[in-house]
Formats: sequence, structure tokens, C-alpha cells
Amino acid sequence: MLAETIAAVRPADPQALADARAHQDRLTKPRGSLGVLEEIAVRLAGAAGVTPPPMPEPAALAIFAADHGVYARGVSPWPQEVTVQMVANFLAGGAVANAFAAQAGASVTVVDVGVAADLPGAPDLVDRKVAYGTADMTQGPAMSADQVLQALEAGIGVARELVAKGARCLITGDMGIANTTASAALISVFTGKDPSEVTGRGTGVDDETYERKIGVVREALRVNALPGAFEAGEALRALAAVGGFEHAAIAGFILGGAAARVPVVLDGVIAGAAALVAAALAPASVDHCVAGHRSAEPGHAAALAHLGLRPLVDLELRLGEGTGGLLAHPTLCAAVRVMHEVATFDSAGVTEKSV
Ligand SMILES: O=C(O)c1ccc[n+]([C@@H]2O[C@H](COP(=O)([O-])O)[C@@H](O)[C@H]2O)c1
Ligand SMILES: Cc1cc2nc[nH]c2cc1C
Repeated sequence: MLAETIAAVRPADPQALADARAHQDRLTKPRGSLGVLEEIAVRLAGAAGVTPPPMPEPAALAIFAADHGVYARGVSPWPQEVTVQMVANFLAGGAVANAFAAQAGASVTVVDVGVAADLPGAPDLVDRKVAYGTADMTQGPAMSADQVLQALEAGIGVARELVAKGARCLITGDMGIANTTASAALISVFTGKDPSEVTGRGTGVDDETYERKIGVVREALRVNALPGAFEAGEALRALAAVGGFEHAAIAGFILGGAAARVPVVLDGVIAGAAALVAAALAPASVDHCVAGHRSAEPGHAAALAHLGLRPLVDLELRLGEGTGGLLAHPTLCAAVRVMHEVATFDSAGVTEKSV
């Protein structure tokens, strides 16, 4: 399933890109006056292979939840059971992601890929549990090669099912106490940046914990023989060594969306780390991604710069769950609607500029 999905990911279509740029310049507005929105609409045309691109709606948010062995190293101020408690909250409709999804008209799918507890009596939960949390990445690989594949394929499967049910935009979401530590480690590996540059305060650690967290990331990279310079072709090993089940599942979700030519809106630092993995496996998958927002985590900006993606929203969010991606969705829709509905200079009889 993974190999087949990777093989199906196509880069942006050059003709659709050229047509979209030309179309933007015929619309009744000064050339370039919609700034980044023009680039985004052109990008979606290239990804879809047609101009104008389909409206990216309805949108579907998938929240991938998992726990992390590295939690034992004291890298998060929150109890680990918050992961499973928030999963219950998503299912009950009580989280910020639910409120933002209602605002954006997006469906919410909650997927257990590795929560360290059971959720009895939760019929709406998509159960793709690989294990009860990863192993501690400072003791060896967080996941086995088999587990990584299982989580990646869970993400691909969820993307396929949502597209089959009619979703025309996929939004990534995550939940997992301690997952900003794993994200920092992945981003350090894939961008070559030092752990001190890409590790952040996550849910809000104090100075002492923050210093320990950087040390933990450094230790995980050393123990797993993942120095700064990353060898191409080692993406799956790196993911297994220092990633989480939700990172693997989100990477699969991105690949699944890209293979189906349905745009994927990335949320925060966890999605950024997962997108680096997806890009290493299938470089053209980046053409199908839109950076929903820029999280306050420093590693996120590093990941987006490496991917060449510009975030649509920058509001100092650091929540996760898909909240930043959901906030970006109406802007994405507006950018594409312009391509469908705005008159051209010819059709509206508006005179073009003279010089
Ligand atoms: O999306 C982000 O950029 C983001 C930044 C900081 C924290 N989070 C969320 O907070 C949790 C991880 O934080 P931590 O401090 O336990 O590593 C996890 O559930 C994430 O969804 C998410
Ligand atoms: C309450 C809470 C909600 C979250 N949502 C995503 N990560 C989270 C972390 C905490 C602690």
C-alpha cells in the first residue's frame, strides 16, 4: 500500500500552473493584488492538474492520537493521560478543534494510532492502534519498522476513506502529550539543524524542563546514530528512531491525499515534521500541501522553510489538533473561489492599465 501510494504521487502539472497564472492576470484586479492568495490558487491548480482547481470543500479533519515513551524523561508538564482524555473530548465535540471545524464546515475523524490507554464504548473512534505508545527514543528506536509501516498505512487508509466519502480537502490534526519532543528530533534530523534551534516549549515547559528537553532530543539522536547530516533513503529509519505513531500516520495521510490529488492543509509543528518525512519518501507530495499556519514552536518555521512552504495564518497558535489548518481553510476557499467567479477584463468590459 505504501509503495503503491508513493508511486501514485505526481508533481504539479506545469500546464495547469501556467494556465492558472495567465487566468489570474486576466481577472478584474491589478496583477498580483491578491498577493499570496494568487500563489495559493495557482498552487492548487498545479496540484489538481486543472485550472481553475476544484473548490477545496468539503474539508475533512483527521486527528491522529498517540502517546510517546519519551514522556518518561519529563519533557512535558502535562500528565500523559491527557491524550486519552482529549480523545474523549474530541469525540464528545468539546475541543477547540470541534469548534473550529464547525466554523469551517469540516468533518472531524478521530483516529487512535497509539494511545497508551483504551477507550471503551467509543463507537465513533477509528481504532488503528499500533501499540500502547512508542518506546522511549533515548533508549533506542521509538518504533519497529513494522510499526512504522502499520501507522503510515493507517494514515493512507484514512485519507483514502475520507476522499471516497467526498472530502475535497484534507486537514491534518494530532494529539499526543510529549509529541513536540519527537517533532523536534525529526525536524533536527531532516533539516540538519541543531536540537537547540528546533526544540520549543510545547504546551509550556519552564526553563529547566526546556533545557532538559533539548538534551533529551540530542541524546535520542546520538543513541539512534542520527547525526545532523541526514542520509537520503533513511527516512523510514529516522521516523522509526525518533518519530511517533501520529507522525507516521500523518505522513501517510499526506501521501494518501497527494496520491488522490486532494490538497492537504498542514497544521502545526507535528504536521511539519510529518511532512518532512512524506517529502523524503515522495518529494512531489509537497506540491499537494498547503501550510495552514505557523506555530509558535521554533522547529515549525525550520520545517516549513525546508519544505518551501509559506504559512497562511500566523497567530502564535501552539495548540495542535488541526486548529491552525482549520483556521486557514476559509482563506484557501476564498483564493480558489476567485478563480471560479471573478470576471475577466474582457468579460466585464473593464479597461486594462495603459502602461
Ligand atoms: O501544533 C503545534 O505546533 C503544537 C505546539 C505545541 C503543542 N502542541 C500540542 O500539545 C501536545 C504536545 O505538547 P508537549 O508539550 O506535551 O510536547 C500535543 O497534543 C500537541 O497537539 C501542538
Ligand atoms: C488540554 C490540552 C489540549 C490539547 N490539545 C492538543 N494538545 C493538547 C494538550 C493539552 C494539555
